[in-house]
Amino acid sequence: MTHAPYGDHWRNLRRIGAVEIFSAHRLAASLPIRRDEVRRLVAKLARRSDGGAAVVDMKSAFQELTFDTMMRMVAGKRFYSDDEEARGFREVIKEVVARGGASNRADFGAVLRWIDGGKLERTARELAGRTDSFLQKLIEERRRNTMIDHLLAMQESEPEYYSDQIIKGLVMVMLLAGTDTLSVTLEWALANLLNHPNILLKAREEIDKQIGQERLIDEPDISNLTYLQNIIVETLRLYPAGPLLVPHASSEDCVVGGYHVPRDTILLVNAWAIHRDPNLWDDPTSFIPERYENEGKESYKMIPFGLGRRSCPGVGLAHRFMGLTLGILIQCFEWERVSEEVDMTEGKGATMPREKPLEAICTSRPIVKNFFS
Ligand code: HEM
Repeated sequence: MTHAPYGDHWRNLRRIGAVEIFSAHRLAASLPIRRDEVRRLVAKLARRSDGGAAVVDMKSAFQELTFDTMMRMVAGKRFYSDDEEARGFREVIKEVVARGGASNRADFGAVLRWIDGGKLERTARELAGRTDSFLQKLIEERRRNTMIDHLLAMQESEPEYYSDQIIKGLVMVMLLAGTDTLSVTLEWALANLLNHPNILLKAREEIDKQIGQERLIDEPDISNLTYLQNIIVETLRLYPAGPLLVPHASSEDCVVGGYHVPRDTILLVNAWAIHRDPNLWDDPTSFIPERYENEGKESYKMIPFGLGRRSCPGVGLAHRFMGLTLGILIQCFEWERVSEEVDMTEGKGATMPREKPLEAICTSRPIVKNFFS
């Protein structure tokens, strides 16, 4: 879906996505999976910090959470930690994401491709081979009631369109576009909460007031609380998981911002710079979730999910999942920094990861017990 040029095929893929994956109905149906995965994370952290505080690595915890959740949503199984093949596929995802931007010099003309000696094409073919065998297996091991099941059911009525190849493409997009984006954003959000304990307390107060400790466990959706979402929005402003969005190309000659852009030109949008532009934002580099409270207009100045018809179809799922995860982690544990300030150095690369693993001191709060009784 991400790579198809605008046209009938892309429109069909977006339509299947809208009905089969991202509709309110499907998102509500898959909520129990997300809740269960967050619950498993809480259980793991509670075990680690049993009877006191423990230092935990939240980078790998969030990576495991998002990969297992997406795997369960698409294929009905989770196997991040105990499956060799799944670990191998994680590596494939990392490489595809790293090479998926517009930074391959071989993309920029025949001469450079010649200098590159075809290495990029060989690597891409090799990656595609590894990816395909993993995805084909997922289809073969069909399970009840997963996204793959629904798509296989459609294959029976319209085999010429719902081919294995189309299904593999959609599964691939869920695992590629929907795992690192979420885990990296969760990591930045928690890193900011560690550096701003007062913001964490305010978020906890909101949950206590609006939901209450009793209802936290069974509340169908805690993700739509205003302050909690403002924390996520502010995280996406300062640390957008797609800092240059996804590379676009002009299908016709056109004019953008007064510049003539010939057909087939790669165009990158620097969301990172827009989100920190001092002409648009007061105190642009500070983490201030309150900035969205007064006017309600601030969020229109940012584009972490892109804009228009090619914008991210996973935006609803992303906000729900991150709200649910952060909300529950804030309620279930006390969080403290390991050192004086959490190092906020940004990495390089497509999803702008944090430079270092995120370590935090995590202590269970009494509510954790209710959570499992
Ligand atoms: C924090 C989370 C996420 C962020 C920041 C994000 C951001 C983006 C951005 C910037 C684009 C390109 C938009 C453009 O160039 O105009 C995009 C496209 C896309 N995203 Fe996301 N995304 C996130 C989560 C997800 C999730 C959870 C899924 C699915 C499970 C998903 C699926 C997609 C797909 C399929 C496209 C391509 C759409 C198309 O080309 O028509 N994303 N996303």
